[in-house]
Amino acid sequence: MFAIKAVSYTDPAAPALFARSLHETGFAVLKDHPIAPDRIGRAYSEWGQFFASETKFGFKVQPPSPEGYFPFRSENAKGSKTKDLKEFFQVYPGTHLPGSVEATTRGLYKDLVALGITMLGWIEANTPEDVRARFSESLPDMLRGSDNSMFRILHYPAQTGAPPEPGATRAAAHEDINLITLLLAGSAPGLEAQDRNGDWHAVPCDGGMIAVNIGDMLQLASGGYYPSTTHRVVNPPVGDNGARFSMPMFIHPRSEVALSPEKTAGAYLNERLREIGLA
Ligand SMILES: O=C(O)CCC(=O)C(=O)O
Ligand SMILES: [Fe+2]
Repeated sequence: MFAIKAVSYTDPAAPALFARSLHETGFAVLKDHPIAPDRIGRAYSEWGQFFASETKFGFKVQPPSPEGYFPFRSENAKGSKTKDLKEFFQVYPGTHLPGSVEATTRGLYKDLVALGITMLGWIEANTPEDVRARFSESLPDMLRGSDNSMFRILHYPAQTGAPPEPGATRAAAHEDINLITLLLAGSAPGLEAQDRNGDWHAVPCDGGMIAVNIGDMLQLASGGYYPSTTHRVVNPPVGDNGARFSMPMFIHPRSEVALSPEKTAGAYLNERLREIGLA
């Protein structure tokens, strides 16, 4: 059974239900969360205007820095031959931002880190003792003083005109590298998660919901108790000319946090970025 649970933030049973869904599927969905819908709506509209303007080219990423604007079809998932059909902007606490998005985006960044700490507390409290004993410090503590969490604003343009290159999708199948990801509901469907048999399931995530998933770092730190589930974003049906926006926050620990006796978060991240040609 692969049932991604949608839990209400206000339900006293939420922390346990949430952790169980993450253990069983690598995903859970949060409703009635404390982030103001108004701020999320503003972020979508301000970033929508940014992606529609030429200003974006002035914010182009300068490798090896991971911050700034990544043009359409600039990234492919590990092992994928085609480029994803997306453009995006990556934000860290020190990232230079366009004035038109700055206040809203910095506010949302802080909201999402705070919610991430709460979610890590829920996970910590509902993890079996033998698994928890592996953590080098409590999961919320791993974030103390961390400036490594990354907020990504994604735009998957409308697919009008010629069909995309064979095999190219909005986001090819991949796993996230970080501890957990908090994904502000996409503006359109398309996100799917893979179960252990290889079958794909739509992630339930209506407007206003936040999907949470496990990344490789928490999979490693928990000895596999929390699986970093493969996921992807499929193309819209032919004739659907809508764009899609989504905003994942990738929660990262401080670089010196030990994920396992052999590996710190910083060393692990570097290794993974080298694999995909980003370090
Ligand atoms: O756009 C989405 O819904 C998911 C994006 C994603 O998985 C990622 O950027 O890692
Ligand atoms: Fe992802």
